[in-house]
Amino acid sequence: KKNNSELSVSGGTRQSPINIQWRDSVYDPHLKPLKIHYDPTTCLYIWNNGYSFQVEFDDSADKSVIMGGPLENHYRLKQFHFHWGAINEWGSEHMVDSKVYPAELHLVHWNPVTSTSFEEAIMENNGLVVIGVFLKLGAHHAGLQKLVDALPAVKHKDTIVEFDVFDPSCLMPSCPDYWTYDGSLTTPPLTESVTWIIKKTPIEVDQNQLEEFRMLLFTSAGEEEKRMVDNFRPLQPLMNRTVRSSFR
Ligand SMILES: NS(=O)(=O)/N=C1/NCCO1
Ligand SMILES: [Zn+2]
Repeated sequence: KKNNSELSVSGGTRQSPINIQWRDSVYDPHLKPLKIHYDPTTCLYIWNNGYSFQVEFDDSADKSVIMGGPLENHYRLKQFHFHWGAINEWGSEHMVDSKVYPAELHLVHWNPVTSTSFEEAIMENNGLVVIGVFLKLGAHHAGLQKLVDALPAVKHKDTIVEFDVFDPSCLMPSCPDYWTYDGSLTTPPLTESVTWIIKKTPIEVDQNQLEEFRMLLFTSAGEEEKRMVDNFRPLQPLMNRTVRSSFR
């Protein structure tokens, strides 16, 4: 167990996001298929936290969980959010062979076996698992549209709207392939407590859906409006890490 100073950022050795060099990733035959069981009724609300919009889940029981993959036990879904750009040429946090996507979905999970809360798990070595899914410009995404339709209600920072019965597995690509590596949160407190699972195949969303993300604001009601765009962290050095792949 590391205390906060050991998990601190300055002098970090396992920061995120990174550029995933496909040819440097190492196929690991011991990686299992990722198992995802989300209960749509654990969805609570959407809110604008001033950096992204976030969908929060009831994590008081093992109802929406992931297991398998590189994981030794199950992890509970706490929230999901996105990162995106002002234009389609950039927006994702991770890259694949320096290819950047217009947006990236993060599903944040915590380890209820080694921690008693999400807040505690943030400080635990490998207390968190974040699944990253790339978004690319393409066909309309019907599952995402339910989320997009709620965004006008959370236009300003610190606004919230009830959002019940949503199954985030509809945002998962059907392809099971992923990369995995040890990293950090990409937003404060940037702690090095994350096992990243990055899906190889992007999901497709259409231009209107991306533009709805870009109509959100970083700013609170009454303040001078600043559009919520480019809410991604710059690439961090790989240092002494190997990215493993679940596929040949
Ligand atoms: N972008 S990220 O690494 O998921 N950041 C966070 N911060 C709190 C939970 O997830
Ligand atoms: Zn994120």
